Amino acid sequence: MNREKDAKTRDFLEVAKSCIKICRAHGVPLLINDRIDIALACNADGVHVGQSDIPAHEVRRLLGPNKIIGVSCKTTEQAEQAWIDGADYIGCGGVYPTNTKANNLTVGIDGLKRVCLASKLPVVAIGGINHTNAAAVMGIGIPNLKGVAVVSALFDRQCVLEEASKLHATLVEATT
Ligand SMILES: Cc1ncc(COP(=O)(O)OP(=O)(O)O)c(N)n1
Ligand SMILES: Cc1nc(C(=O)O)sc1CCOP(=O)(O)O
Repeated sequence: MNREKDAKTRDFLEVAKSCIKICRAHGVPLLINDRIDIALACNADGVHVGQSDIPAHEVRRLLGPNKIIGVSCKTTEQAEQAWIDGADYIGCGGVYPTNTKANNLTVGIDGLKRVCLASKLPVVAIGGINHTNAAAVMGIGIPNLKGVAVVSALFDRQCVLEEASKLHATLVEATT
């Protein structure tokens, strides 16, 4: 996921093009947060939109059937709408409080469970997740909870690679 909240459009596009090259070389899909124009310009694999961004059904119309669309959902109603709109997955949070996103409503583990149970779509949990609590999140044991998304757990640390390995090991243990 390429998420740039303060970048100028042209700078965002350059970063996205660089990310695309790296992702393609490693067989990893790249989604762009919020910005359909950037996704189209760099031929990204998809877009993730929140509840105040362009609606997911418009994203589907603009991107066509083959791109990946994720939608942030905090409620069962939003999850139902994401399905109707043609989303491919749901991002649900904040599971825990976070400093990464200002004024973000925390839905907790119970909110995550409600959203998972309300949808057939795969769900990714987000918000305050790191290697100390990722096992508890995945441990809710609802089959369509497919993973976690993190920012500070990797990028507010000294070594991204080390933290990614730790988190990966935790997730493998929690899900096998
Ligand atoms: C997997 C996943 N879930 C939620 C988000 C957040 O997207 P959004 O609601 O658009 O919030 P901002 O990123 O714009 O603050 C995400 N990017 N990925
Ligand atoms: C980008 C974002 N969206 C959220 C939501 O609840 O939809 S929480 C969040 C921030 C995630 O960062 P961290 O892993 O550092 O908490």
